[in-house]
Amino acid sequence: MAMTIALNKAGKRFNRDWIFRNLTFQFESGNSYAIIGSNGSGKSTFLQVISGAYHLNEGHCTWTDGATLPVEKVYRHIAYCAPYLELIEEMTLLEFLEFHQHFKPFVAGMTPKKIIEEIGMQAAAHKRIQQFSSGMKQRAKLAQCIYSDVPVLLLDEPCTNLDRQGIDLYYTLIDQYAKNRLVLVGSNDEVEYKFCTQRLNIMDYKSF
Ligand SMILES: Nc1ncnc2c1ncn2[C@@H]1O[C@H](COP(=O)(O)OP(=O)(O)OP(=O)(O)O)[C@@H](O)[C@H]1O
Repeated sequence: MAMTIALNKAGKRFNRDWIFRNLTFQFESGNSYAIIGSNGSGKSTFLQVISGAYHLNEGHCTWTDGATLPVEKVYRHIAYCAPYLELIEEMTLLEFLEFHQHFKPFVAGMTPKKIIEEIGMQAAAHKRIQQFSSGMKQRAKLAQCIYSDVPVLLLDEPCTNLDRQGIDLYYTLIDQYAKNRLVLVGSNDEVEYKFCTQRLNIMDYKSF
């Protein structure tokens, strides 16, 4: 299902500090957007607003997939990968993906086993996630997100801890599974967003 996310004069502040203000922008399925800006500018905050986790302090954010979605249902249509979202460390990789698919199914034809093969982590399938290296954890996070059968992918610093092969895997996954979806990449590293067709710089929304 195609998704449109429209922001109209959106503003977000923490206490008395505005992070962005007067931000009007429309995101559409089939496009990928880089959310850029320096450290602490508000990229993660912006993605949290788009995910429905943070409320705006002024203006509106509207999610439409044929009909307008109520904010409390938005999370079902979105998959999120971010350094501050945790994996379930007590589980093995296979257990984790099996658990995940009960509440967010994977794209058609994909099973946890097939996913583990595609991301080249067969040797770690039965290993507990707490024993993974940081790069292995990041691959697991990316897989959980990108293989989810949802129209919107939110990727915050998606190549954190990835080596060259991991970055190549990221590009392959984007190429194969992100095309018809709506993809937002929060990043200040071009390696992570070079495929994005549009840029939104949070710094452009700080004149208040
Ligand atoms: N829950 C919160 N309460 C108060 N202030 C917050 C909260 N979350 C973030 N901030 C502040 O909002 C600003 C934007 O933070 P955010 O994490 O969105 O930036 P970022 O652009 O993602 O940064 P980075 O590039 O370092 O990841 C920062 O000044 C941060 O301290």
